[in-house]
Amino acid sequence: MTHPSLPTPLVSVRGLSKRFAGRPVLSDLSLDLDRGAVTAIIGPNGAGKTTLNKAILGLVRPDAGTIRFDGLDTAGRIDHRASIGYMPQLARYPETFTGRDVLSLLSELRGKGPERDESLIEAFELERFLDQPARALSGGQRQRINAAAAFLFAPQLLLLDEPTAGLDPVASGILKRAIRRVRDAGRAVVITSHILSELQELADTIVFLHEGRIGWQGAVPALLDATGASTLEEAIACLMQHGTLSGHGSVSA
Ligand SMILES: Nc1ncnc2c1ncn2[C@@H]1O[C@H](COP(=O)(O)OP(=O)(O)OP(=O)(O)O)[C@@H](O)[C@H]1O
Repeated sequence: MTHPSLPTPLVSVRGLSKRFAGRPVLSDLSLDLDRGAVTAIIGPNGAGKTTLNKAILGLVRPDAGTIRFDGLDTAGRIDHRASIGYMPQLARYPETFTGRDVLSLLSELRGKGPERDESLIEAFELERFLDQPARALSGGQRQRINAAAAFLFAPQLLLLDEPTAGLDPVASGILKRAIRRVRDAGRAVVITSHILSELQELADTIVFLHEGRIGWQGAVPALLDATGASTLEEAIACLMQHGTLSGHGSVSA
């Protein structure tokens, strides 16, 4: 669901390549992240999904290619990070830190932003465990704090790596509603997940990565059409088997 009044993509990646120790991890990737859309990055373990997220954040320096954020080349810059809410697969901070420490540290780093979104702090009832040290929290409680932190500064782009891993069904439901609300407000959301039923509910666009290349990208209905599958799970199983949909024309739809 792209907002017709906001035609330029928030993020444009062109010809992105990255090698680690001589081994290609991302090879000539080009994709757009639209405002008002949820993009799902799907692919087998080691396909390069987290590396792509980190390249967008400026935490991984590409060997080739460009990443434009809101029209501006991000090479050598980090200021666009303030417009990104990142929820990593594993957030690491000292075990003695409380959730409140994490949120106030982030607030200090960001300074006084014009907008704050504290809805997840309330919806997740974080106050109940915000003063406990990380070592005393369950995985799901930590995950709720991480999600609240990613949403806190009402970012233009939310990068969510396995966001519902470890969340109970009630907390997952809260997070999914929050993701839709952000999307409907015209912001861009990227979700990396292996939970395909969830992505089918949330995603507008699929980017399928295979061995560092885009095996397929396009809208969910187009992927179902192209594969003849009735669920995203079936369609992705088909892509995983072949890496791409050769015989179905272009890798993009
Ligand atoms: N800093 C690094 N140094 C060396 N190799 C790395 C580094 N970061 C990632 N890699 C390698 O790059 C490849 C892609 O890793 P990445 O974490 O992007 O995959 P992924 O698609 O997110 O996987 P998963 O689904 O398991 O989370 C892997 O083979 C990984 O070992």
